[in-house]
Amino acid sequence: MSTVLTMTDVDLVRGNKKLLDQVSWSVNASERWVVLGPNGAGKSTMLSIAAARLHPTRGAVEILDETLGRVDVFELRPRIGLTSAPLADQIPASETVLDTVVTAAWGVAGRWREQYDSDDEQRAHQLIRDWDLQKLVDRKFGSLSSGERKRVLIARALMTDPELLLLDEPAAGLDVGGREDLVERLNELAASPTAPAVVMVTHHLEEVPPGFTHALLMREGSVVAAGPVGEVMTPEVLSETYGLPLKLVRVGQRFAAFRQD
Ligand SMILES: Nc1ncnc2c1ncn2[C@@H]1O[C@H](COP(=O)(O)OP(=O)(O)OP(=O)(O)O)[C@@H](O)[C@H]1O
Repeated sequence: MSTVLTMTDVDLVRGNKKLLDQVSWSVNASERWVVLGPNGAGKSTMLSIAAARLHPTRGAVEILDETLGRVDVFELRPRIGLTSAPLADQIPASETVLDTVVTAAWGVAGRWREQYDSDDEQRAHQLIRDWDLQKLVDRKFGSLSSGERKRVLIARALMTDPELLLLDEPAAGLDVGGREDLVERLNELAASPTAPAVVMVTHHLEEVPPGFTHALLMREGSVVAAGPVGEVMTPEVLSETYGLPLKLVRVGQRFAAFRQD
């Protein structure tokens, strides 16, 4: 099994605050990880390092057999698909769905004078079909619903056929129907043998697709637990992670958590 991401004793310090504290974690190509933890736990910071957008203050990070700090991140980034709120904010409201997806080939947000070959156009159209966006292909990004935008952004993240896909709160702001639709699509992606390794940050256990194999739980910049979902998604670990007594409910392969009375 090949390793796509390894963090060893990673610290990230800003001012006198440790955003990440001795984080060690690794992801294999066939794994699908969910990252959970309270607000401010350091989930997005950790994902930004995994996306080669941030460098650690201390520690070692290997991404796709390259060492952060010794690799040209502009060559590495196309091999990593990323969706996040800050990236979504960079897409011009007037950009069409097709252009939002295809421009990922050049790593730009907003089509200008770049040339796209027919392989790029075909791949963008294929992803638009895969994510059920055909009817929206000429619609402007700014006119889409939250759920439609999330699907466009995931299609865009997959445009470069990445070896690692990082999703930062992909279901944030969706209603129950939109969430369930996205969970089902992510579940299908997780099951695909051709899919990249996936890491998804979320706040809600209901958003964890059943096919996700591993969980990383973080609190105050540190790892509380990391491992197969069946081993680490326990009431004890979740209670420690969120700092309150939690009851874990499992319905089939889905989860929900409630305060323990
Ligand atoms: N540049 C910075 N300088 C100082 N503190 C920062 C900086 N960037 C982030 N932080 C702090 O680091 C902590 C971790 O932030 P991060 O966004 O990684 O957490 P998170 O787990 O993703 O939170 P949330 O679930 O609320 O999105 C937070 O307390 C945040 O305020």
